[in-house]
Amino acid sequence: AVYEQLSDLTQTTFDFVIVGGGTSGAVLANRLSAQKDYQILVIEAGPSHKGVQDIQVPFLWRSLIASEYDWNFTTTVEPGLSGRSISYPRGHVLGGSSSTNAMFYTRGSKDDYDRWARITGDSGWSWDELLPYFKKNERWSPPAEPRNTTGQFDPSVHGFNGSTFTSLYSHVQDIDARVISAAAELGDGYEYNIDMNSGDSLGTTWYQGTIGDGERSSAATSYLTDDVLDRSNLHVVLHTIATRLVASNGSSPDVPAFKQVELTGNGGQSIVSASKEVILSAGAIGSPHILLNSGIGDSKDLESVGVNPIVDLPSVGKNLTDHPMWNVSFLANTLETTDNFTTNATLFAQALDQWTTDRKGPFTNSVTNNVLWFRLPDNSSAFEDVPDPSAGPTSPHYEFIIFNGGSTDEPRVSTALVVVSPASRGELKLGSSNPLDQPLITTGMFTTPIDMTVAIHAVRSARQFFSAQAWDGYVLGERGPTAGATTDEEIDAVIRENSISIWHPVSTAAMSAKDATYGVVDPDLKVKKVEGLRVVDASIMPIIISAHTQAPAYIIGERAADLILQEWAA
Ligand SMILES: Cc1cc2nc3c(=O)[nH]c(=O)nc-3n(C[C@H](O)[C@H](O)[C@H](O)COP(=O)(O)OP(=O)(O)OC[C@H]3O[C@@H](n4cnc5c(N)ncnc54)[C@H](O)[C@@H]3O)c2cc1C
Repeated sequence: AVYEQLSDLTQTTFDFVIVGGGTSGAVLANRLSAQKDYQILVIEAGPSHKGVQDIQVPFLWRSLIASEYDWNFTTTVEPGLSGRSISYPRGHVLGGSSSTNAMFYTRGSKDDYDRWARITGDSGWSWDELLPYFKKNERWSPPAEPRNTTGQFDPSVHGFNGSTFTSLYSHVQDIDARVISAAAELGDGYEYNIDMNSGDSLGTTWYQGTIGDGERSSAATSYLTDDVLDRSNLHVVLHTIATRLVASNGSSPDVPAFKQVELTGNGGQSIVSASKEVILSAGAIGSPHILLNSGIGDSKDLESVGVNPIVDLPSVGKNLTDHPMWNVSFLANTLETTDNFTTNATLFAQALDQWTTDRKGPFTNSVTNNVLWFRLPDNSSAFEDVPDPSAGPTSPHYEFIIFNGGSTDEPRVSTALVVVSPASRGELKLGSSNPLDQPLITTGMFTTPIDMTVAIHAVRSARQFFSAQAWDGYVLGERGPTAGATTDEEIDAVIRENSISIWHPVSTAAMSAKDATYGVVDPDLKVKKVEGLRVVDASIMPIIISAHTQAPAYIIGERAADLILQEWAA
């Protein structure tokens, strides 16, 4: 059942209490409640996703940023971003960020996960062992606008019977053919890659999104369907914030248990208990925030804001890693840009009408039809003095997201550039002892020189890409902030002044090997030094993947469900 408010909840003890009905949390809620004997509570701060048009229509995802479906976080002053603070959206709705994101479906590379397996000493986190979970999560489907997709994806790497719909971009754009021609013309590094989700993502690829029949597919629409929500042993309470976990005696005096959760909702407070486990799936901001509020973290930091330290676990909130993004943009000889939907209300109404009537047209697309993934050349001098931060030869250093827009003043074609294997790290700390205050979030983006070296290289490579003959007569000259920046110093300054996050914070409750002296959770996702508590969401990634982060959030949920069910079945 779904409860709109905390006071509707009549039960206070459950087998499992899941904090956060987001991407990983919804997967867990589904899998654990499939066991009819288990009573499951899901606590979600946001409202339901149901009937919200901006969530359903793929093209409208941008309007969810800074809406009631967003936590609306802001970072602290960022040292690597010219001292700017940036907005930091996170989904605040059932389905979490999978209900508000740009729907890119990218798994990352084989090397990304094999590195996880090495760091944790658990081969269960390797690419080969996770591939079945990717397939279990996925329900590959044809694009909403029918066309021959042969040669645009590799069916052998996809799942066709899972929960979350994925598909290729739907609506063809006039720039698509030029992107493919430009890549073919340039060759080296731009090679066509039939499927970026095969474990090797490098090269020129077609967008795949968590979209089915022209509609967003989220963790809520795919794992919390009506029949799942109707299960009598599943309880989902909305509009309710988990503020703290309450410590009790564990099985030995020096290991406390954290099986009670303090909740705030509709003016009141209450405490719920898990007889088996509490599972934090509140995301890379929410989960470490709750741990810190509960006295689990760096004891000195906690004392400094007046929180009583209970478990000294200094890695909580540390290692925050994210992908910086900025644009390189060109004046374009076209009348067809996606900015027209912003400037022309009639066109917007027509496109929305087409989507509403038959789930076709430009609003079935997210933002791009082509995504390109690159490594710096093997002989690059960039790595003479510093280690290569990427996981290995199948992991890209940077990404292009090509889109036919970029300005509401003039027609443009642009690429968003993203550093996808960053070395920079940020952190999340408490600013006060009030659990309802925002945490202090610092992404740390561009605080290591190697990330800027990659970024400057990426800008030059974007200029090379758009100077290919395939763009003759279409691309009319660079515009926007990077135009005119030629020296490394000039490009560096423009990047720092204009980069934002592509909203992929991870690693704030990082997994490490069982005997490691750092890290927050062990390879079974159990919080170290305590009992009865796991973290299951994007915060457990030991190192960020070189891709967008929702696909791993889904399979972290899938694998965790198996680990938990196996443990309690024993
Ligand atoms: C604007 C945006 C665009 C993005 N675009 C893409 C993309 O195109 N492709 C991609 O792969 N990734 C994208 N991402 C990232 C991706 O969506 C996330 O990495 C992933 O969904 C995270 O899953 P999660 O389970 O860790 O957290 P979430 O899905 O964010 O779930 C956390 C849930 O916990 C709830 N919660 C938090 N704190 C509390 C609390 N104290 N009490 C109760 N509930 C709480 C939240 O409301 C939320 O529902 C994007 C993210 C954003 C914000």
